[in-house]
Amino acid sequence: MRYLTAGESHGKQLTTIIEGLPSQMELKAEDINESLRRRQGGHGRGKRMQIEKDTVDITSGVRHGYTLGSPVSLVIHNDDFKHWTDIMGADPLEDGAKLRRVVTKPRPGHADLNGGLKYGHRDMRNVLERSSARETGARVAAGAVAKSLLEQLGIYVTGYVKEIAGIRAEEKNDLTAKERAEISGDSPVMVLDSNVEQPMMDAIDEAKKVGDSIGGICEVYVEGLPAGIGSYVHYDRKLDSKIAASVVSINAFKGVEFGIGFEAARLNGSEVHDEIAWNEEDGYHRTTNRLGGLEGGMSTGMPIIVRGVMKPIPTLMKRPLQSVDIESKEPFKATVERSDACAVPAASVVMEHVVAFEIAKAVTEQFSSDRFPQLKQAIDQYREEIRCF
Ligand SMILES: Cc1cc2nc3c(=O)[nH]c(=O)nc-3n(C[C@H](O)[C@H](O)[C@H](O)COP(=O)(O)O)c2cc1C
Ligand SMILES: C=C(O[C@@H]1CC(C(=O)O)=C[C@@H](OP(=O)(O)O)[C@H]1O)C(=O)O
Repeated sequence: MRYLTAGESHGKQLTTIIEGLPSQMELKAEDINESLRRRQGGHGRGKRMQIEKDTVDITSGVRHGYTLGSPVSLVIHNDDFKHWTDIMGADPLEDGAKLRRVVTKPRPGHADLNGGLKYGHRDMRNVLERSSARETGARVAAGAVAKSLLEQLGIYVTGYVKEIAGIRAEEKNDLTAKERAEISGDSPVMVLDSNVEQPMMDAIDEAKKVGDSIGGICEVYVEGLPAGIGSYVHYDRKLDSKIAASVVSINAFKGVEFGIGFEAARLNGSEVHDEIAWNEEDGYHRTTNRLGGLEGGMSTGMPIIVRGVMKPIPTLMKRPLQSVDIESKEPFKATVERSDACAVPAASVVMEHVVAFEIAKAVTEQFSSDRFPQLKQAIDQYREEIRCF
């Protein structure tokens, strides 16, 4: 399974093509729309999210609610396009017409300058339109399809906010993915202690007031994945490396850790590893899950726990960062149009979906997956095999 996305932030639409989905799998636009709605939300989002009402149009690969095994294409229209039609137009400009809103002041923290240098764009709108995190809408659509596939196989993926600007959600490790999903609900902040959500929102409001931005940490929890998914035999088949790549591919994500993560550097081996136990009902299992459900590039059967860190948004409304105009070479403050003050809650939804896609990809690679009923049978059989191993 793989997917491609296309589309500019203020262009006509975002497009996702997913290839390699099994046939005969139930797929409903409502499931994708629910994910898209969640991604648009969260405290701290800017004015753009009031314009967009993301919903998906399934334009191929599905008939009467079931996949065909052919590529599935998904379209999300940009409602903001109507305000940008002449700026984003595909046709050549009329003689003498001037392009408006040309970007010659690259914004630090964005792809603007590096992308301009690489592709030779002196109007860096050509870079920012594609490098914008608007594209994560298309990725969430792909991830929602993956989540639907996984849920039909008894595998659940949930994302939530762990920390914003140093304010941490309370740890609670005995919750199931379903309980986590219920708690995170509409607001993806995992509020186990209501004393946490308000300070997080206050911190976001304060950042907004002073025109600054704040970042945070998102966590994704995967439950129901049997042991042995992924592989140790080659670097590019290791499940942890694929998950890590998907997380740091999210705009503004700067790091990733599994289980106790970087804390492992400060502990002894006896405090880090997960000992193996066995009983008749569950087969092999671990008495702890410090390594976040991954060993040797494969799942251990324990929940996968992965965290990603998001830097504060680089566009600062009242404190624009220093830059240089590429035409005059004069110092200038970075171009500011509008911006989110904090997108960590939205990013937790993105992270949930990109991780879900990697898990679905690994599962469909490992088992016969041309037809969904065959895949389900194969994974159920494997679950039984490893229980009795
Ligand atoms: C959901 C989401 C929303 C974002 N919104 C904004 C925004 O409004 N303004 C902004 O400057 N950056 C925003 N970003 C961050 C930029 O997209 C990101 O910093 C940029 O693409 C550069 O990528 P890099 O930080 O990974 O190098 C957002 C990121 C995500 C994931
Ligand atoms: C459009 C989305 O996020 C955008 C991501 C983004 C950026 O620079 O990454 C900048 C902002 O775009 P605009 O300049 O149009 O307001 C955000 O709104 C979205 O998440 O759907």
